[in-house]
Amino acid sequence: MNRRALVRRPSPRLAEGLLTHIDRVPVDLALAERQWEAYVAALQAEGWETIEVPPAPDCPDSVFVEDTVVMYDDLAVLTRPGADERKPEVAGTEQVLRDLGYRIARIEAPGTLDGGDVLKHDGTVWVGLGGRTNRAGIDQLAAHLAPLGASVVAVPLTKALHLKSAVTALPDGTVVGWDEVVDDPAVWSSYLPVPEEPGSHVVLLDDSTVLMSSAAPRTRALYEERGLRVVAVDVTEYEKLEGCVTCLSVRLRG
Ligand SMILES: CN(C)C(=N)NCCC[C@H](N)C(=O)O
Repeated sequence: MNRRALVRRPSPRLAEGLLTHIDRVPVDLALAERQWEAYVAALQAEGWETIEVPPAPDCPDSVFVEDTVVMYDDLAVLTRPGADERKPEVAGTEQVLRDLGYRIARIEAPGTLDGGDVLKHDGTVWVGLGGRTNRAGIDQLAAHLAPLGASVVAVPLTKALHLKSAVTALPDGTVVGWDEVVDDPAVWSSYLPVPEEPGSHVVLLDDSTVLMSSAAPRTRALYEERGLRVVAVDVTEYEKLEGCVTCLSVRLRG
């Protein structure tokens, strides 16, 4: 399979990014730029072609490209981010996906939905219903994905910015989470609490390889004990902005 991922270079205004659940600490822009280059290099080293969405220098959070679109097979559902500051980010993602030939749908007002709230595994799409994503956004996503056979499940979210700030899924479908910010682990039939907050975010690179933050060595060991190969990257500057490894890319199918 052709493995491609969207990425978006950080804005020079990155340090002004939105914060909801954590206090602001200084962001080192030069270090953030090096970490972004290393993140992109890690994807490429694992066989992923990276496609850059044109930068949005006036949008501090634009590096978190995951929030601008939900991909499902050949369909790109452009989001309508819950934070007004982030709404202008979507246009650049739309242009790239149109040029690549994806079918386009969109979340419309009054719906809001951030890609970081959407966790997909094997035909089920869990969507965090919380600060950034509302019921209308979830209903619209469900309508767009129903013809593709996906079933959308709303998951109440009160303790984290996005659903994928709290949980992600391993290749076998086990949902991994940092208990302190998971509202109800019983939503998932297979749930594994992890010992470090940054350990709960994984990007699936293939059936046995995950990309994760290097700030979670005990969780890394746990994943390796389960037979996974782990690629770890430093994303400290993005973690200061409530970001994580998932937010920095969008994997494309086909
Ligand atoms: C899964 N996560 C966490 C994301 N997809 N996005 C993070 C966005 C962070 C940004 N400062 C904001 O507040 O929007």
